[in-house]
Amino acid sequence: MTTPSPVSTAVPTGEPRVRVRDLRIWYGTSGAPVRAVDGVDLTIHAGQIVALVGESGCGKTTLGRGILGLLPPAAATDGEVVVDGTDLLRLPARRLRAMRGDKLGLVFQEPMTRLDPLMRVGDHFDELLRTHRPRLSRAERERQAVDILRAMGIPASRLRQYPHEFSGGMRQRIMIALTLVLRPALVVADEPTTALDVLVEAQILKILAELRSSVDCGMLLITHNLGIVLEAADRVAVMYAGRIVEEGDVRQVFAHPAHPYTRELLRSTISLTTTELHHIPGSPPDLADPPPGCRFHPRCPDAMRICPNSDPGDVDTAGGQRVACWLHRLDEVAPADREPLPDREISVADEA
Ligand SMILES: Nc1ncnc2c1ncn2[C@@H]1O[C@H](COP(=O)(O)OP(=O)(O)OP(=O)(O)O)[C@@H](O)[C@H]1O
Repeated sequence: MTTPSPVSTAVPTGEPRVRVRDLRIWYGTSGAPVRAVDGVDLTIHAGQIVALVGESGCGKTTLGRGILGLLPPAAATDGEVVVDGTDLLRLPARRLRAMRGDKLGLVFQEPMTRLDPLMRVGDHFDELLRTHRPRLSRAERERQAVDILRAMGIPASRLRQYPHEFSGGMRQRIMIALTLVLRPALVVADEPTTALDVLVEAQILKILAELRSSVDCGMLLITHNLGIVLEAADRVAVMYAGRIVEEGDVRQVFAHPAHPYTRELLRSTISLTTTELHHIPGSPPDLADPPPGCRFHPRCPDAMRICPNSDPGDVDTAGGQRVACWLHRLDEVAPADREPLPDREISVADEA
């Protein structure tokens, strides 16, 4: 991993491009519904990259796709997803489809599923811009394609080549360029670099981080890899069992995690200074039947008697994080409820 590029710490002003409020998404199954996203709030400003992290199965992909209205038919949604003043959840399907082509972009792991092997790279851009920007001249379409490809580190001379003539990393950069050329309000990038090797991954994320101020879109970057979060993102949202348990400036959260889950997740990341592997005992809960109160309490080394009884809700820390943990509301907890939680489903001490 390369050295993190400097991240702008300026506090964004004005209306966010994306405002998610109390978003709930559940999948209908033969049994109880799976509450994959359960009351999520999130804002993304222009030019900001917000990373969404958390263990497998905690609802990251569902949240990303739900924001774009790209869920399977078995899913139901409630809440608000406001992009540039329009609530996507209340749009008729036809208008949502039109917005998806234009204002909302999705980048996922495998670029070849979206690139036509029989079309030159330049033709992909030409077709896209002809559809969505019909007033542009041919020369202007080509100029916009060249500009964005150059920004992604691909020279104009390669516009006439076919997808198979590019490496995996370059194809992913082309896909990202195809999304950004329309200057969308929001891009959801779901594990965009997971299939690539570490150096290519770092290179792509560095480009994204550099691009964020010139491309005015907000980006939600879904990833398992906490190293790339520090490399590329401005803010990080930590998801556990369908909820965001902590959100804040990426450097602040990494330096001073406010939620025990964030702290344990960061400890379980391999780094150059790691001397032993740490894992979080137990596993994320079944989202058809999550634990009561704070959902992390059965695995939490700091759990108190209050944690299974009551959901802490969100609180703002002095460091500027938003966190859902009773440890940050201790003055509201009766002394008896601050006692360590006995009788855990998972013996944290035994497993550690
Ligand atoms: N189509 C579906 N029908 C029923 N349940 C689903 C469906 N898709 C996902 N789920 C469930 O929703 C929960 C969240 O899954 P999701 O894929 O959003 O998590 P994730 O954090 O993105 O995981 P990963 O990192 O492994 O991709 C899981 O319990 C999963 O089993």
